Amino acid sequence: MLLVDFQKQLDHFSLEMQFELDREILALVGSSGSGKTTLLNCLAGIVHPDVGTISLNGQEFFSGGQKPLKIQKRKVGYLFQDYALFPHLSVEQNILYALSRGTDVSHITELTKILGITGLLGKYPHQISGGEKQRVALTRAMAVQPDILLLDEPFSALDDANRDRCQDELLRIHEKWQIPIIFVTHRIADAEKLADRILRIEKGQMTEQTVY
Ligand SMILES: Nc1ncnc2c1ncn2[C@@H]1O[C@H](COP(=O)(O)OP(=O)(O)OP(=O)(O)O)[C@@H](O)[C@H]1O
Repeated sequence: MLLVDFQKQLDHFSLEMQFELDREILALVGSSGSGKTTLLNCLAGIVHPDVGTISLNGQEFFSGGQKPLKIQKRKVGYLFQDYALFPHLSVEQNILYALSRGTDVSHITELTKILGITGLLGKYPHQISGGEKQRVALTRAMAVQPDILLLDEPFSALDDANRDRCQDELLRIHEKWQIPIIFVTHRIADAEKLADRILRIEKGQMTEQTVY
């Protein structure tokens, strides 16, 4: 269970978040600059709230005056908006990057099969397409066997066929791993297809929308 209750002052408004999330898929929608990425960054530990609490499955990520839990100690899978693959590393090296030596990688073999990227492992980011990069970035985010998955605009660079495929894969991963997933999207159709819940953020204020 993810528990979020915090405030963070941004340039033009205060981001005020309060929600709980079980093993569901939550879509974040809202105008550009409304605070969606900042929320994900606070959960991942890249930036910190001013006040409040964030905890996942009883582990405190952030709590008022105490030192925030380090990024490396949070079991968070994060797919950045631009995928952020390292250009000088192969697909396989990108996927294994965050794992310590000696980690059992059998789940990665399975993930590469599910996401159809087994044939790309020896290639470099500049040799693969946008859709393939997206699937590699998703595999990398999942490689750490996270307790929560954060996806910032994961489908924005994909054509219709690839978007459908990746979305179906995400649903399969969710069914199998049963972890909370939060994804940012500008497409309400994506939110309605994938999400159990939809949060709209505007100028730092959130409202929950009904999912039909
Ligand atoms: N660490 C920070 N401190 C102060 N202000 C910030 C910080 N990070 C982002 N901002 C500002 O907060 C606002 C929200 O930015 P954010 O990237 O979270 O929006 P977003 O909803 O993800 O936008 P987009 O859909 O365009 O990606 C922006 O005005 C940004 O300039």
